Amino acid sequence: MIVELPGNVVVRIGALQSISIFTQAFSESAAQPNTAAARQEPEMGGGPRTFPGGLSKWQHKRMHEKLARGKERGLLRHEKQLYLARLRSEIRASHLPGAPASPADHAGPTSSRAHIRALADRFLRPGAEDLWNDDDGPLRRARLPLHQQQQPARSLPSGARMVDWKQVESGEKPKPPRGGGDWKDWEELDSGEPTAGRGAGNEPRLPAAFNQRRGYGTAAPWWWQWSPGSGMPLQRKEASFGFFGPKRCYSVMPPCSPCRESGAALMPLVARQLAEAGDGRKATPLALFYTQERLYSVAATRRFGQKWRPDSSDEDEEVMPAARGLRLAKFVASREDESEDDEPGETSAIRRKWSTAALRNCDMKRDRRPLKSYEEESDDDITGRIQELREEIRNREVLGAERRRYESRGESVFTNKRFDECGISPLTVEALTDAGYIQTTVVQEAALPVCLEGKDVLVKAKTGTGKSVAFLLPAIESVLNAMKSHTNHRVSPIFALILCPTRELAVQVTAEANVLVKYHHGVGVQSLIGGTRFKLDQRRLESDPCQILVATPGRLMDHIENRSSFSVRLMGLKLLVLDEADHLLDLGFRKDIEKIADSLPRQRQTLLFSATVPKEVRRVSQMVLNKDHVFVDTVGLGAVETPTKVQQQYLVVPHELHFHMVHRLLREHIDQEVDYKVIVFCTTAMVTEFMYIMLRDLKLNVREIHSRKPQLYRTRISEEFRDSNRLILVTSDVSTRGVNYPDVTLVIQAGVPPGREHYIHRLGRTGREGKSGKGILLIAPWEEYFLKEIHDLPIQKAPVPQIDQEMKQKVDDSIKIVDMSIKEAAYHAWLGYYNSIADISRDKVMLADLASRFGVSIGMEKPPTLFRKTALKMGLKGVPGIRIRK
Ligand SMILES: Nc1ncnc2c1ncn2[C@@H]1O[C@H](COP(=O)(O)OP(=O)(O)OP(=O)(O)O)[C@@H](O)[C@H]1O
Repeated sequence: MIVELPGNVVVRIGALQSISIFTQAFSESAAQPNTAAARQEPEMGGGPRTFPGGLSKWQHKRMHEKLARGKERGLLRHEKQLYLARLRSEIRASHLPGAPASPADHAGPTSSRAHIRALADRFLRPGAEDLWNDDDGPLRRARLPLHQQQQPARSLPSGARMVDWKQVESGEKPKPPRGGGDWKDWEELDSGEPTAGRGAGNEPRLPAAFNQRRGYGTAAPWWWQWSPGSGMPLQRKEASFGFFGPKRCYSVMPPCSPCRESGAALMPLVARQLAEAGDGRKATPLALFYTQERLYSVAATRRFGQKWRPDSSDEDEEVMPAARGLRLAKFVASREDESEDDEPGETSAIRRKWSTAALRNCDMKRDRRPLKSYEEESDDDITGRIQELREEIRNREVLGAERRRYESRGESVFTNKRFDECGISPLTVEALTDAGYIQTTVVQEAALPVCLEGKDVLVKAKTGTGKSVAFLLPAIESVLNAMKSHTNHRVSPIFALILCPTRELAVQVTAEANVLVKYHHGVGVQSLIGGTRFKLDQRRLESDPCQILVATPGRLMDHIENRSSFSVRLMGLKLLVLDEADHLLDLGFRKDIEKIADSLPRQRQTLLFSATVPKEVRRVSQMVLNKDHVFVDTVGLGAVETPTKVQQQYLVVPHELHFHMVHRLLREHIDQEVDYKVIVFCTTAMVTEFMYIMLRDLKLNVREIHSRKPQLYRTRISEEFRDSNRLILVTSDVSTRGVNYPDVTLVIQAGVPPGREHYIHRLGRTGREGKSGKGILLIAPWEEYFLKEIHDLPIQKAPVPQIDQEMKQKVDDSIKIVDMSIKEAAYHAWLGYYNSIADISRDKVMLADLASRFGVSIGMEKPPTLFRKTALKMGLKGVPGIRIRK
């Protein structure tokens, strides 16, 4: 259901409810007991090994997460119902002739209108746009009249219509819908269902994100694509980035007023040069409109409130007078111009308004010149026009050549922009050059200008595209700026804090930061990670310079809680970065992040980076980002989130044969790739250990990293794997995110990952920096449910390779040599892991049966016993096939 609020703010009510509900649900879930176990970082291996009832750390954590999720869902449902009921009664009351304003009108802060307003105030701003979309992406094919299908950027999901909120507010009976129609039509607002063909061409239709190529409409509110204050429309921004190639798109949502500047700053080099070099009037539109297919979301925050004023609609025209004179490249926009001409009166005016907003006035036609007879045209005129045309054609050619050149490079992650053009310190540029970084990557080009402006930014970019440098450069700049004004401190404050979810990632980021600050004398980078001696950390922090701190949340919390002098140093913080932000804001870490954020100054810049940004994380990101934050999305809504040069396959093989199949796949790959470098992801640490011992016995060159290994060992193996090839790394979730192992040729995921994000991040260990790679997901037939979660990724079913008898026997022999205690631990871990996956744990009998089969596959004739309490906690007590320890 779509409703217009004051100032033409249109919202999808379904989504609105979810948001309001979420806020409550979130505060509820935040009230969950914060046990020591809940604070554990699952990958880090710190903390107690077992929990009440004999549960492992993982099982305990999952149990709590599951409970919290259930509660969150319940609250959401409840609030949704309540909210719907309020809204319905309000709309009904406004329809009745002479009906008094609904009692809710006069109620206090809990009135439904106050509720709507409060929510809108909070959520109708940039960065919150996908909160309106329950499905976070393509919703349904928009049923549009034919002539509207020609105008993707301005179409509205069918059936959406506007409610005159002022009338609803005043209790008046609203006027009948524009273009005729009946009050019955209004009733349909309530149904939320689109009505095909209704009011075709007569009613104002809101521009919805409609992608003609993909053939679906997203029911995102129109303002999502439009920066009301600045008049910076979606397509303008889209076009400026769109220059980089048809597959690449970012959505950038800057705060509005400086939009023009930032738009220019964000414009890729070539586009800028084109615009600057010649007549901007011609060059810019060419650069801007060469691609129509892509979609960028541009929304503004600070001035969003102005959209509440019914009279604010003219703003866009005022803000962008310069753009009015721009002539839209005919070859792109002609259809839109034509159809506008066909529309009568008011509707046409409104349509033009949307289109103007959407196109940043670039679609404003120039006044048609009265036709002159041939004789009337002077020679000068003709010469001038010919020159104009020539110039236009030349520009078009330049652009075409640029585009072809760009396309021919394929999906390159690098752009034409160099670091020395980014406005960063020359000493940093020198360090970058030493490291071989000359040109920026896509994410660096898109994120740097906004980050350097000091804004809060959420950045989404594919794995392996250089996000670390994209946040390290602003961190260094902010430290340099801060150091200028803090010269008299005995111990320098920590100016930049970078949080990473895993120790490996923190170590890697620290190393990278050290490379970049090597010419900045006096700037120190240090790391705080679990698994090292607390006292040593402390001494190091006090003795060595540390303006940039890279930390994992658990260890950082320890320091904040135990060292007041450390907290004091953090009070000078200027910049906070959350790398792998979606994971850090996930339930497992959220409490720590909240506490950390509480102990940092409010006046700071916050940057969030990740390759995946699920809707849930988008919501909670607002707890660390300020209202005016910018969302830079270099992946794009509906675009494939995995690197295009990575070939993805899945194999469905009975679980009993998984270990044999991994061995078979590895052998095959080693035969094909001389310089192979493979990562095998297993479901749990203990299964990883089992796999490692088995593969080692099969004489493969293999290493292991998982949370049960000491930190020194993990770091050593990680470094060894980074620097070598012809090596296989068997690992668990500790290596899923962020870790940069160059030139990985194959990633095997044995067993379903915990979720879609995990799949994408694991796969992202190969195909980095735009290189090619291969990913294989190995699942059992009963794990095929997971394919639904990744159905939009280019993954294909592969034929199952044959395993000959001799090879099978070899693997069976190696399985036999693994110690029984490891097998038992692997069985328990396996059971805990799958019990935490809702799709599987629903049927406990089946789960117990599958676990027994897994036990057989690792050489256990009968499943090991469970503690009674553990079985009880896992809901497995009395389930056939589960043996309880006497
Ligand atoms: N401008 C650049 N020029 C050349 N190489 C670069 C550039 N930026 C980053 N790299 C290299 O690209 C690789 C991947 O970078 P990085 O690890 O930052 O990717 P990421 O996007 O953070 O990946 P993930 O999502 O997996 O964390 C690294 O080896 C890094 O050194």
